[in-house]
Amino acid sequence: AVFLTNVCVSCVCAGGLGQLGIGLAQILREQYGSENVILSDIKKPPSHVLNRGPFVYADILDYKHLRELVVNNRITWLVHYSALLSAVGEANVALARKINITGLHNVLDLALENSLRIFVPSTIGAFGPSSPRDPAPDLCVQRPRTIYGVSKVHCELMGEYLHYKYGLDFRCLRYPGVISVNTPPGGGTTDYAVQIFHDALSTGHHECYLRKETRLPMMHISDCHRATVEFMQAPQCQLSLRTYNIAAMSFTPEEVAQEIRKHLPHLKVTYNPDSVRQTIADSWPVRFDDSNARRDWGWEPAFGLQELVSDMLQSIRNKRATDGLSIS
Ligand SMILES: NC(=O)C1=CN([C@@H]2O[C@H](COP(=O)(O)OP(=O)(O)OC[C@H]3O[C@@H](n4cnc5c(N)ncnc54)[C@H](O)[C@@H]3O)[C@@H](O)[C@H]2O)C=CC1
Ligand SMILES: CC(=O)[C@H](N)C(=O)O
Repeated sequence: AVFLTNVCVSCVCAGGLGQLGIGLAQILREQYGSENVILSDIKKPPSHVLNRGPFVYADILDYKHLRELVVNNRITWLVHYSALLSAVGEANVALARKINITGLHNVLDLALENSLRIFVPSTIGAFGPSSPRDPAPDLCVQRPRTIYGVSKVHCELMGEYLHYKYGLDFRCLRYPGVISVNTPPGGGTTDYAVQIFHDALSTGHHECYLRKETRLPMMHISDCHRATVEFMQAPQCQLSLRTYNIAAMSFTPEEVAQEIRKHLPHLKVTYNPDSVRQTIADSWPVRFDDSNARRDWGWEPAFGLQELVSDMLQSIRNKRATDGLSIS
């Protein structure tokens, strides 16, 4: 799909130094030119990020500075990734409310004021124990029991409201737990599904904070990035919703461990459930129904569990070899 033909696209990715932002910026830069995609965050960027394109310090709570950034750089798209995830959010509810809700209001106001297109991700965490869990459809009861989930439902509804009232081009995907190698996850309930690969190739032992039968929707990061870009580029007329579920696979800790053992038979997994994260996981969907995304804008994942495991093990092996670390 062609997006904004003949227009200089300038995009800012806020909260861009987390697990997802760096990779998304890379893909957008390949398509639109590195100078046209600005990464922003409140953390110090590693040198490999600084070498690849513009980075600016921007606190999502500082509206005036954000406005300056948008105006001075003639920004047309805003990707809002700044957030506190589910587990860290429960550990600091006041901060999560500020970043996830006040921060969201800032970017929505900015988008309205400056006619920006805006993408904000939601999550499987936007559902709760009273939602249908297998599968969770796009439209159903949403009563999450975390501040993270509450802030994401608020985001979905605010974006949709502003779209219908003022024509804001708000787009939102509900991501499953995202699995990646290069940047560690930021404190969520699905983080074990990244750590287990690193442990498998380092110590050969993973202690899992979820029970072995806890099934959750998951996705390889490259599918997540591709879905995001394809959805951002989809023509308005194809979208029947502003917020879509996207799915790729669902697995339990035991199932991913079994798949890893096909490559590394010595992997040992012990289970020591953490009550906060287990309670959160038990309230989330076990599977996502993404039929609307498939129908409306052609979403299709490339990675299933087998492909995910092979790719993760290969990528971590390569990374450990480059870093001079031993491989178990
Ligand atoms: N990683 C995952 O599995 C999933 C992520 N998502 C969503 O995707 C988005 C990105 O997630 P991740 O990259 O995984 O999160 P992350 O926790 O790795 O990164 C979030 C970033 O926000 C930044 N941030 C925190 N406070 C800020 C502030 N005041 N101003 C500006 N930036 C600030 C942090 O420094 C961090 O780099 C989030 O909205 C998250 O809810 C949704 C579902 C799954
Ligand atoms: C699924 C998510 O939104 C995130 N990874 C979390 O576990 O909080």
